[in-house]
Amino acid sequence: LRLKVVGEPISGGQPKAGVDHAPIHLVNAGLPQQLKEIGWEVHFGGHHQFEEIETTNDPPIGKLKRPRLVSSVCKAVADTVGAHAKNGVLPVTIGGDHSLAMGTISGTFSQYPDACVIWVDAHADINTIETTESGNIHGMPVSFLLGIGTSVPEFSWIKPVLRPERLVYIGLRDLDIGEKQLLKQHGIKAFSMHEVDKYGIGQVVEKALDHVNPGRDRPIHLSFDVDALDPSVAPSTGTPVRGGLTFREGHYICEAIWETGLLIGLDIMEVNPSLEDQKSVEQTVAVGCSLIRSALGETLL
Ligand SMILES: N/C(=N\O)NCCC[NH3+]
Ligand SMILES: [Mn+2]
Ligand SMILES: [Mn+2]
Ligand SMILES: [Mn+2]
Repeated sequence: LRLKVVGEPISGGQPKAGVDHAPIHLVNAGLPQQLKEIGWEVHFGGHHQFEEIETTNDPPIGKLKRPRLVSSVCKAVADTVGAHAKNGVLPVTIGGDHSLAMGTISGTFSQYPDACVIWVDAHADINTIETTESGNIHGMPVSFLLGIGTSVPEFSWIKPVLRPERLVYIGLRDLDIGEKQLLKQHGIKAFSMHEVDKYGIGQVVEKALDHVNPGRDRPIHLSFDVDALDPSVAPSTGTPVRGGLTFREGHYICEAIWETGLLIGLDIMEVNPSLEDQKSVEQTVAVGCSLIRSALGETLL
């Protein structure tokens, strides 16, 4: 079992500094050794291994903020993740903000065009340039991957590799009005926190997989935004929203997806080690590490 940890310290998709430091914090918390202890051969990849990437001249395009930085980093991530996937290695991308998923999913789908995406998040991240209110691109990656909304030349490298019927959300509870309309318009399946309460996480994961992977034969890309978890569980993140997944619900999702044997791409996004007190940061970093371990086969027994 070989995996590549791709540390991607991008923070350009959102305004709060610090999210680019998450990879080094998870590594310093012992993630590589933890993964080796559950049988993985761990390597580091990534064009932007813990470097800062600065672009001076990057004025907004319409409302889009830091568009050239975000596009260039995501393109590099797509190439890196795609190369790992082609080499039969599992890319584990540590964000960084969720705009990175434009790169990671473009990368894994270049090798697994028949794959599906399970997007675990408080947010849908599906705003188009027409619907975005903030212009922060971490609220938009899904629209680019679906190829919906007016195209932006700087992002023309992103092909519409993701089809609506291959995408399912778990954990939603904070959608912009434009996003709710887009989900309906494109018939995209979503299990909000209401469904998690109603059915329980076991049934939600089963229903989510039945929707995007009825034959349990399609590769799965899991894109996990730690703000899907309740802020009491993962406090140090940029856009916390109350009423989120419990520690166990978050880990159950990861365990259940590992159990399918179909995981081909993993993102753990939006850990920001600069937002809270030391204890809250350590708690959030530790949750990031344990979610990765659960998604990569660490069992309770
Ligand atoms: N964490 C975020 N997305 O997952 N923030 C942006 C969403 C705002 N609509
Ligand atoms: Mn730091
Ligand atoms: Mn997100
Ligand atoms: Mn989010």
